[in-house]
Amino acid sequence: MADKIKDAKIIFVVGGPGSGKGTQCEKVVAKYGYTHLSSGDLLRAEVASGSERGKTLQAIMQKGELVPLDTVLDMIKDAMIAKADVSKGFLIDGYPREVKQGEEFEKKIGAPCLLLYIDAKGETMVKRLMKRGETSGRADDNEETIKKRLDLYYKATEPVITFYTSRGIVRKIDSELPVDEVFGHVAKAIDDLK
Ligand SMILES: Nc1ncnc2c1ncn2[C@@H]1O[C@H](COP(=O)(O)OP(=O)(O)O)[C@@H](O)[C@H]1O
Ligand SMILES: Nc1ncnc2c1ncn2[C@H]1C[C@H](O)[C@@H](COP(=O)(O)OP(=O)(O)O)O1
Ligand SMILES: [Mg+2]
Repeated sequence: MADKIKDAKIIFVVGGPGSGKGTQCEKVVAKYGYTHLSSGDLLRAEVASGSERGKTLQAIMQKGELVPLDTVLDMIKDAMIAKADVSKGFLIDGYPREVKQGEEFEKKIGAPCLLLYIDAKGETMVKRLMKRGETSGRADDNEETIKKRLDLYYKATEPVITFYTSRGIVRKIDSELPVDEVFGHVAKAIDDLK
């Protein structure tokens, strides 16, 4: 497994809920053809399948909590293996959400060459998520769950950024700007890899 993907770039995309991770990843896919794997999307697909496991996951996500590490890492790993032969790069969106997730990923899969830190203010994220909630149909885009997700982000996920900053692979992206301007900075960070 590690062999198969060793030539592909691995990029972690980290930021608070509603910061714009998914929005930027879509644009990276369009420009660079990388493979976008969102942990949240993988989990929501499992929920949509109606499986027993999906029901358990749904209950956790609705509360704004993190699902067990092994579950999400296995899903990402399987999805990476499925694309290993054709992918030039992987955007791992929404993972790691805590330092332990990063450590386990590196043990089982490989090391990231870049961490895109998509940064927006708390109030901006809440505003965006409330708006997204009008149409997303997501069980976690409501005021109460948004607040819990934000608290958990500051507590568990911000330490991930500190951890990788010490390795020198973090690029902080100001996500308060309009989408295309944010993407300009994202593209610059990716171009600098070459
Ligand atoms: N730079 C931006 N400016 C304004 N709105 C944005 C920006 N980036 C994302 N959004 C909007 O904010 C919401 C959350 O974005 P999304 O990409 O789903 O975030 P995440 O995946 O980080 O939760 C979406 O409705 C999106 O259209
Ligand atoms: N790496 C991970 N570890 C544990 N739970 C995760 C996870 N990624 C996603 N989840 C669960 C908990 C999250 O509150 C929920 C939605 O995740 P998401 O779609 O990445 O949210 P967002 O795009 O708003 O940041 O799924
Ligand atoms: Mg997302």
